[in-house]
Amino acid sequence: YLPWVWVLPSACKSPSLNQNYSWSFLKSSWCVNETVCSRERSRIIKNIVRTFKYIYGLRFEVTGLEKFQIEGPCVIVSNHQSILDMMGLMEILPDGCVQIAKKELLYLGPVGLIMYLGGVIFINRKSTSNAKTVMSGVAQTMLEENVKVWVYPEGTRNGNGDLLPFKKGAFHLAIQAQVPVIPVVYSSFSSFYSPAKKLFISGKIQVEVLEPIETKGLKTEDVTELTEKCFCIMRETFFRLSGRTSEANGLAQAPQNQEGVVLLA
Ligand SMILES: CCCCCCCCCCCCCCCC(=O)SCCNC(=O)CCNC(=O)[C@H](O)C(C)(C)COP(=O)(O)OP(=O)(O)OC[C@H]1O[C@@H](n2cnc3c(N)ncnc32)[C@H](O)[C@@H]1OP(=O)(O)O
Ligand SMILES: CCCCCCCC/C=C\CCCCCCCC(=O)OC[C@@H](O)COP(=O)(O)O
Repeated sequence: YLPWVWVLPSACKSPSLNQNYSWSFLKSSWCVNETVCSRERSRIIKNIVRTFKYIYGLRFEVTGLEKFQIEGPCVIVSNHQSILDMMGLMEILPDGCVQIAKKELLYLGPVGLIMYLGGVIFINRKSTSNAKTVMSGVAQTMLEENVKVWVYPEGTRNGNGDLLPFKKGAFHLAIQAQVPVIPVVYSSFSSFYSPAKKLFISGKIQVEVLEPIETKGLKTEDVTELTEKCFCIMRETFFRLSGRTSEANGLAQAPQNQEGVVLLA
C-alpha cells in the first residue's frame, strides 16, 4: 500500500457529510467488501502509529489483552490523558473496532481524513440530542456489522492525575445494544509528560484491560449505576497502576445510591 494509492480513491468516493457518514462510508460501494476494507485501513493506521513509540521513547506494558477475545461486539471505555493516548490506543486496538471522537477532529487536515478513513465516528459534543441520535445508530450498526466501539467516557483530555466523572453515552450504547463494557486503564503519564511543566521524556505506560462488565438484562434506568460502577473500578485501577493507594485518594468508601445501597460490591 502506497499511502496515496490508498487515500486518494477513498477521498474521491467519500459520501457527502452527514451525521452518520462514517457508517455510510463503511457501506459505500467502491470497495468489493467494504467492511474488510475499513478493517484493513484501520490495521494500516494502527501499524503506522505504533511505530511512533520508538521515536518518543515510550514503552507499553500491557496486561489482560485476552479479555478482548470475546465473541461479538462490545463497548471499550478508557481514560484519556492526552494525545499520547492515541499511541496507547493503537498498542492494543482490537480488529474491527471504531472510535468515537469529537467532530472538530475531522477538520484537522490529513489527520482528520485518516481518522475518517479509519471509520472513526464523529459526534457533536455540544448537542446532546445530536450525539444521542448518532449513538443510537451506532448501537444498531455495531450489532449488524460485529463492530467494537471505543469511547473515552471522560469526554475530554484530562491530565490532572485523576479521572473526570464519566459521561453516560458509552453506557447507554452498551445497554441499548446489550453488549458488555470492557474497561481499559492507562497509568498516569505525569512522571514523563506534562505540557504545563514542558516535560516530555521517555517513560513506561502500564495498560490494563479489565474484566468485561455484562449488560444483558440492564435497562435505561440502570445506566447511572453502570456508569458509576465502571468509574469506580477504573479509578481504583488508575491509582494502583500509577503507584497510589485507594485510601490515600479517598476511595475507601464505595458510592451509594439514594437509598444508601452500595453500588460497587
Ligand atoms: C499519521 C497520522 C495518524 C492519524 C491517527 C489517527 C488515529 C485515529 C484514532 C482516533 C481516536 C479518536 C480519539 C478521539 C477522542 C475524543 O474526541 S474524546 C471526545 C469525544 N468523545 C466523547 O465525548 C464521548 C463521551 N461523551 C458522551 O458519551 C456523552 O454522554 C455525549 C453522548 C457526548 C452527551 O454529552 P453530555 O450531554 O454532555 O453528557 P451526559 O451528561 O452524559 O448526558 C446528558 C443526558 O443525556 C443522557 N444521554 C447521554 N447519551 C445518551 C444516549 N445515547 N441515549 C439516551 N440518553 C443519553 C444522559 O443519561 C443524561 O441524562 P440524565 O441521565 O442525566 O438524565
Ligand atoms: C508533544 C506530544 C506529541 C505527541 C505526538 C503523538 C502522536 C500521536 C499519534 C497520532 C496522531 C494524531 C491523532 C490525533 C487525534 C487527536 C485525539 C485527541 O486527543 O483529541 C482530543 C479530544 O480527545 C478531546 O479534546 P479536548 O481535550 O476536549 O480538547
